[in-house]
Amino acid sequence: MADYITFDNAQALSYIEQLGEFFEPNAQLTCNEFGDGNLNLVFRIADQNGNSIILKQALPYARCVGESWPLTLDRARIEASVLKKHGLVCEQHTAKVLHTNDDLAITVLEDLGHMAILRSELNLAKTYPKLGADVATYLATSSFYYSDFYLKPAEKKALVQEFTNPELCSITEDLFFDDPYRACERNNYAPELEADVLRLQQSPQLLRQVAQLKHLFFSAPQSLLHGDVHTGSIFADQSDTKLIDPEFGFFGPIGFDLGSFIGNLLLNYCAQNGRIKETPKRRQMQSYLLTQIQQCLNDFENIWLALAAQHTRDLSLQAPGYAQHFVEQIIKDALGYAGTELIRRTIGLAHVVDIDGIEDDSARLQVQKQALLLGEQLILHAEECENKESAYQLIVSLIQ
Ligand SMILES: Nc1ncnc2c1ncn2[C@@H]1O[C@H](COP(=O)(O)OP(=O)(O)O)[C@@H](O)[C@H]1O
Ligand SMILES: CSC[C@H]1O[C@H](OP(=O)(O)O)[C@H](O)[C@@H]1O
Repeated sequence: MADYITFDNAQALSYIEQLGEFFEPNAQLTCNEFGDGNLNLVFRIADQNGNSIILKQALPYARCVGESWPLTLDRARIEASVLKKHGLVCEQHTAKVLHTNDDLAITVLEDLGHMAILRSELNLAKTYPKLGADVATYLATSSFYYSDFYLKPAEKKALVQEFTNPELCSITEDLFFDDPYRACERNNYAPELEADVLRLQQSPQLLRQVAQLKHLFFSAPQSLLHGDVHTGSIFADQSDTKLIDPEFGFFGPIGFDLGSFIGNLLLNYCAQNGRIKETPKRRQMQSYLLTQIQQCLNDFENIWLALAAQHTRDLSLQAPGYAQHFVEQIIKDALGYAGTELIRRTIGLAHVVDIDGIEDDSARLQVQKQALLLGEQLILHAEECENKESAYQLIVSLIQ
């Protein structure tokens, strides 16, 4: 892309001024880069009256590693396009795109700074009552309307092409399904976890189930996924929930997004064992997390089935009982993917502060062991769950 340059604060500010779209002509603007994600730059441009917007720019490499890990700028186009597509069917829970420039790999977004990033909040034991229901609405609605149940076959095939995202998918394929299950330089864990890691790496049953999950990820363009539904990609307040950052979006297995979300709530559940010392307070937080998982599973299925009953356009897919069967398989897949998220966030390249932020070494190690065991058991037993109730019961039985 010939015109690409990486912005600094002054260049981001000047770009927004030249657009002349977002602020009063004589506004006194300030700009500050404050991104804390693994991949991109995030600038806030604000005026003297407290109005502000977000300018996100992709770097030609992964921010967390540096220039030694080159990465396509096309991820900015994918991210903005997924937000727009998901916004069309679920405006309430999707961050709004205000402007894009593919050559500069720029997306201008509404500033959600009045809300809070969910991961940080959960780590402070703050709770959001609508979380499970809202994420279920987002996942069920976006995945239904971009599935074969709703899209015309030619429309769907064109979208699959538009959202082909090989470089970012390759990161997921490596980090979720390969690295943790073999000796790999990118893995990152304490020597005290070696025996736990070897147990995973030497379990033929586990490796077979992980192979199945990876194969599905490769080969099941069921719907347009967000692709990275972790708790750092969710803004929340007491009345609403918004999803950001779908640069890993592509047409893939619907259970991957649902499983990533559940996996992140379970990572936080495990982390609370090392974070909150007082038992009643810890139990309260953990019970909140389980309630949100249950709500999310219930609402996801109910919303999906209601949409399918009313809006399925493909004649064959209207066959009695087929939508139910499809959603039950999504939930099984989700449990498996939740397990892979627990494992890769514990011993792979990209950890979560929920666990890494536990100061006491021995408490952190115990939490990591629990997360690995929980992930392993979820992957091994996911296929046994006949429905959402047994899926939830499996989680409860493994965690308590
Ligand atoms: N629309 C937004 N409004 C307010 N802050 C945002 C917005 N988008 C991103 N951010 C901030 O920037 C951080 C990194 O954004 P993210 O999209 O996760 O970047 P990356 O793609 O590098 O992971 C978020 O944790 C959040 O603090
Ligand atoms: C080298 S990418 C690692 C990891 O980072 C992404 O998350 P985010 O950009 O939101 O911080 C994604 O989960 C990748 O797996």
